[in-house]
Amino acid sequence: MSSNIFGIDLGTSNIKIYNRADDTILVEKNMIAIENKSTLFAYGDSAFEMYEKAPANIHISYPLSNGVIADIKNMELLVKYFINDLSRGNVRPADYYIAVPFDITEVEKRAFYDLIKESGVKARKILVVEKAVADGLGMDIDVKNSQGVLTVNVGYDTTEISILSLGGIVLSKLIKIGGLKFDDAIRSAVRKEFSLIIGGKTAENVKISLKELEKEGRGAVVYGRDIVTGLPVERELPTSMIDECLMELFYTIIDSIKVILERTPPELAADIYRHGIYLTGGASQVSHLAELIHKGTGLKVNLSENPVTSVALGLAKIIKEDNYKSVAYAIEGMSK
Ligand SMILES: Nc1ncnc2c1ncn2[C@@H]1O[C@H](COP(=O)(O)OP(=O)(O)OP(=O)(O)O)[C@@H](O)[C@H]1O
Repeated sequence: MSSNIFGIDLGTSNIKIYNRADDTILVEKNMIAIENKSTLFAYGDSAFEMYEKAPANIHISYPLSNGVIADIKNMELLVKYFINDLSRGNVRPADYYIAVPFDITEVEKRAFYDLIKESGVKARKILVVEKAVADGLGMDIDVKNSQGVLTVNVGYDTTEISILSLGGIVLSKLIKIGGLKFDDAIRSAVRKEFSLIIGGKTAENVKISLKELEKEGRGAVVYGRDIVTGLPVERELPTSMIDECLMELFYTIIDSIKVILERTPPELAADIYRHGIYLTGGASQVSHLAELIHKGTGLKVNLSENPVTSVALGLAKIIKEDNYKSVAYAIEGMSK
């Protein structure tokens, strides 16, 4: 069997690519910087480095939005460059396994297939895997033999809540809440309470360091621009204020989990009750979310050991173990 196989999880903020050749996962920002509307200036983590700091002639963007491809040309360019890097400049024919959300249209799903086909990466075979199924495998759940697994993936733009049974999806809902909305809520609260404008990266850092700050009993020190004076200032934000501004978003996620639970066939409820919720995705790590989900649903919450890479780890399992191959499928009419 050829070792030229890639597993791709296109996240809105991070692209994760499993490379069978060296059994590793690349994690880079899914971002592109274009200079003067035409020239590629930077991509991945280096594009993110410039975000919110670049001059006006350099446009930096995420080609994905809400889990679907919003800017096909730039997404193709990114896939091409990342695969070229992983292939050390010598792209050879390869098989591609791509993870897609369940709760999107057929046209949006097909766009993931077309993306790989058109990005000049010499795709030999393109197979699709439901993101939640890969997530389950990546969290070491025996998804093929379990009758009722509830996964919740809190990403950057979206949260995907899914019920799996016997290797397939029974129910899935993609809601437009994730790490970005958490950052935006922090920015609005800081603006309102402190008349201070902070950047998206600053808000993200506050969110990520929240657990640590609470443990140490310290506030978050941030730099921003005072709305009244227009001058740069330093402020210390109390963690209680950050917690408070995130609550509404947390409760919307919890309510959506409850709606999915209410619609779950009763025959699957026993396994879900026994095993609890499997929580993953980068933004699932935000302080207090897991405990509130536990309180709100009464279910045990299992935390992923690799929240950012759980989907890619699942793809790796499918690629490496024949037993799981059946969960990957070709999009009808487009398989080779
Ligand atoms: N320790 C942490 N605490 C809180 N949030 C975190 C932490 N680490 C990463 N994040 C957040 O996780 C998000 C990225 O997660 P992930 O890579 O799972 O998303 P994605 O797959 O790119 O997005 P999507 O699933 O919406 O397409 C970002 O919003 C980031 O700020």
